[in-house]
Amino acid sequence: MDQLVSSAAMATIDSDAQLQYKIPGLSLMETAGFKIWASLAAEIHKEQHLVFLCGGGNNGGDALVVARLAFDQGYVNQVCILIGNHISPSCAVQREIIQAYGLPSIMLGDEISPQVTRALLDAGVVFDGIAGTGLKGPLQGISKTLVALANKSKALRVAIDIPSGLGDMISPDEIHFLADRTCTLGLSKAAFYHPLSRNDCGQIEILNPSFPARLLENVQAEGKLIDPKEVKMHALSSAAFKNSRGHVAIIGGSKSYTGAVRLSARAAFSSRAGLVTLFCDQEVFQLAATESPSVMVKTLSENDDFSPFNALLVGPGWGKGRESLLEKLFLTKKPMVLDADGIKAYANLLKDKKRPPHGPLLLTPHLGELRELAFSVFGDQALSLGKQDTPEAFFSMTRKLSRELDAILIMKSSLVHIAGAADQLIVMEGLNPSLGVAGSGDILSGIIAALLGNGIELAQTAVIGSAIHQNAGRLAHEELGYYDSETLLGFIGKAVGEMEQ
Ligand SMILES: NC(=O)C1=CN([C@@H]2O[C@H](COP(=O)(O)OP(=O)(O)OC[C@H]3O[C@@H](n4cnc5c(N)ncnc54)[C@H](O)[C@@H]3O)[C@@H](O)[C@H]2O)[C@H](O)CC1
Repeated sequence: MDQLVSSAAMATIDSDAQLQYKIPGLSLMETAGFKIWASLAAEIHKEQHLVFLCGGGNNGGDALVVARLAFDQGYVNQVCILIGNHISPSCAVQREIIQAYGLPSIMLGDEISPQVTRALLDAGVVFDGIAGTGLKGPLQGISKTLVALANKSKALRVAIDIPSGLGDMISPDEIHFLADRTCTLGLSKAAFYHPLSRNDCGQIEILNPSFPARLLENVQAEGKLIDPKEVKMHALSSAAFKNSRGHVAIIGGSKSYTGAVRLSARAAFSSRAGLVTLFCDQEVFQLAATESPSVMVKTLSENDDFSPFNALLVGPGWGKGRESLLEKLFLTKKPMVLDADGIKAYANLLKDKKRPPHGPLLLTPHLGELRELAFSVFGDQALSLGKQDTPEAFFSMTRKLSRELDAILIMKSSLVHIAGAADQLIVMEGLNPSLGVAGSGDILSGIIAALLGNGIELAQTAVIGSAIHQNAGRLAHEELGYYDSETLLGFIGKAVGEMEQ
């Protein structure tokens, strides 16, 4: 598990390492540069043209150390592009060193020269040391122009510490360096994990330039990154049988959406549910009853009794106009997973200022549903959630929403963000676009419902359920490349089996 921290928290560690622990800034910078180069050198050929974009702060100083180490190892085909009016003391030292070495460098003023344009477009590798934790607001001036040009280059793009232009208080909509690799220093940064940022950081590697372990351990983190492969769950007792493995009621399925509930039901069985009963509209009954022999299928009515069930999954393929029924379902106080049209119905209740009391509640919105939900609670300020908002706003508003609704949120994008399961936001990165397929969300909600039905605690359910989904997607991708959701179902049991301990 990696801690995700703000730039401000990382900058504090940097200064505490120097002030409290007496480690010279230049020594941290040298080690940072050394580790960055050591992690990359084997992948870069000596013939490749290296371009180093070096700001005037310590991030630029790091880049200059990398340039020098590369030069010493025979990577002489390189140029350092120097920008910035305010040069930090350590960066000034590094500039003197590269001058003494005779490394090729170009000092830029306010405008790009043709030489720099050519260097960037011809580059094999571009190192971005324009700005790191010290960036204040969206990129301006020559930094912005350089980044725009670098982004057009076909080179391998390596960001030092942070792709320049990304930051806690900066929307990922603003221009930033598009990195293939990010060598981040000390701890990973929360700003990488806005839904629209992560893809632009490429492969992230965490390198410690000898920051004291105590400082790193005691940091106030914004979030934590959990690797789905490391998530474990208890194996079932060998005496378990269908009546002890939880009975899940799925409430959903309408004339226009007949498939979602069937996917959820099958996913629930593969995630160890013992019994599944589906409550659907009349129009779906025949199809579901014929095609899902393991599922008990009933026509949904106002008078259904949900007391025998261990967990309810409400919403897949449900259609519109379900608000009053949802209120009744909340009154059962049963552990509930709310998905898709169930979330929309809940948002409508909230817009009408209704806050129905509920039992343990877990919601699985995609970003559009999340915005609708947040809008119904916070109004216009939620309209940019997960889009033009900043990482800081995304992290704080989703946590606030989870608290307001007294519910755990599992937010689905190319990442999974979980709010309410821990003090910090939990992030899981599958980095697996094959999971972004129609029906994948219905499968996730079925998995989660099965775990709730098994009596697994709410917060753990969120983490384990998301990990099962990610791991099943990984296994399916390894074997098949791309697939449909029916095929994905076949990998859930295997993922569960691998996670059992
Ligand atoms: N102790 C060390 O030596 C270590 C530092 N590390 C690296 O240092 C940076 C943080 O350095 P800092 O000097 O505080 O700031 P930056 O270099 O990130 O950025 C300042 C740089 O950017 C310019 N700037 C600020 N805002 C803008 C803007 N909106 N548009 C354009 N330019 C802007 C400002 O003028 C400065 O030139 C950290 O990220 C590490 O990479 C290592 O941790 C090793 C130890």
